[in-house]
Amino acid sequence: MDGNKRLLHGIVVKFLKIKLSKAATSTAIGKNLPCLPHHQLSNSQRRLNSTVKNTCLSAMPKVKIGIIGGSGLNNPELLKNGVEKTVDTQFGQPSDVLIEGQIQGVDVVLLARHGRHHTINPTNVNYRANIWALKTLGCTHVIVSAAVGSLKEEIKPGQFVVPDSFIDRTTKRIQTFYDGSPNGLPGVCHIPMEPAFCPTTRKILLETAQELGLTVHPKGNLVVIEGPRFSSKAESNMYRSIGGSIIGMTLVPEVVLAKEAGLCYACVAMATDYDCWFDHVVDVPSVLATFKQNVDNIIKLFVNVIPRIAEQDWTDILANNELTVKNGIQSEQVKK
Ligand SMILES: CSC[C@H]1O[C@H](OP(=O)(O)O)[C@H](O)[C@@H]1O
Ligand SMILES: Nc1ncnc2[nH]cnc12
Repeated sequence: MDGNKRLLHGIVVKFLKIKLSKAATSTAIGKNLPCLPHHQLSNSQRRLNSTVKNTCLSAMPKVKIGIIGGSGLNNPELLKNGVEKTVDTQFGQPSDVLIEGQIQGVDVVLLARHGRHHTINPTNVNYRANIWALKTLGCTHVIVSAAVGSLKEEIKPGQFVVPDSFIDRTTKRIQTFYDGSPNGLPGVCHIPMEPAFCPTTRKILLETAQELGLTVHPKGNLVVIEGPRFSSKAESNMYRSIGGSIIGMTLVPEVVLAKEAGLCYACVAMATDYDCWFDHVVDVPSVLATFKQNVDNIIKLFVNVIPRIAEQDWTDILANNELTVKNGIQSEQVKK
């Protein structure tokens, strides 16, 4: 970046930070009180929060975390006193009702990717409506689970991977909100896919998984196939040869749309099988059986990750997400 561009970038980031801090609704607790994350405040501090402006915490945007549960994690007992919300979006209906509640005092929204009764196949999931619904409910973050096949011997069934990139082999899915249709967002958006996932959210997931003693692979390329069929052996070997680490059917376009929506998105993938390259039979009962044996670990991971996400100041990261989207929209560039 040359000097002028850097200066302009700095001004835009500053402007977006001011915008975000104005939008922030939480955590102002009075000038002499310590800087605590919202979920660690007492009720009286939270009440004060709504009336007193505080130079330290009023700048922290309130975090709300969407959780998209994949196969085997359709209606986890994660939320106490969850309230069902039916959300309709300009992109259609999400997979199911969204369930709003709190985990350790942090606002959370749950959504079952395939519907709570697993009635929607990977092609037919309305990924746009799911992400838009979470955004509409005010989510800043989305963490998701995915059941995946392993394409590497060292990634054993039952183990976890926090993918850092993906290889898209889907063929039938709309990957953008900016689609030129009357309901779509205006303009054309070329969103960068590196980093595909929010690095800070990934880091928190990874460190928490390690502290919980889970076997977790710190990175990996998730190959996303159209499905709903599993791969042939020749395909499975090809995916191995092009650098795939794990294989699933749902990450794309979810991760792409989350990025277009300016959300901090990260995935915890559980290897449920060795796909078929390993002379291994892949079928739904075996995938679900492995998932079921290890699902408690995913729930434990999410429950521990959520307060850690909430204690961080995301102002700069959210401002940068917004800037990335802005810079990806071609009509915005023409206007400049
Ligand atoms: C039940 S086997 C195939 C199915 O499982 C995975 O779902 P998700 O990513 O939602 O956990 C995979 O992508 C397929 O949709
Ligand atoms: N082997 C596999 N291929 C695609 N999606 C999967 N989900 C779980 N196992 C899978």
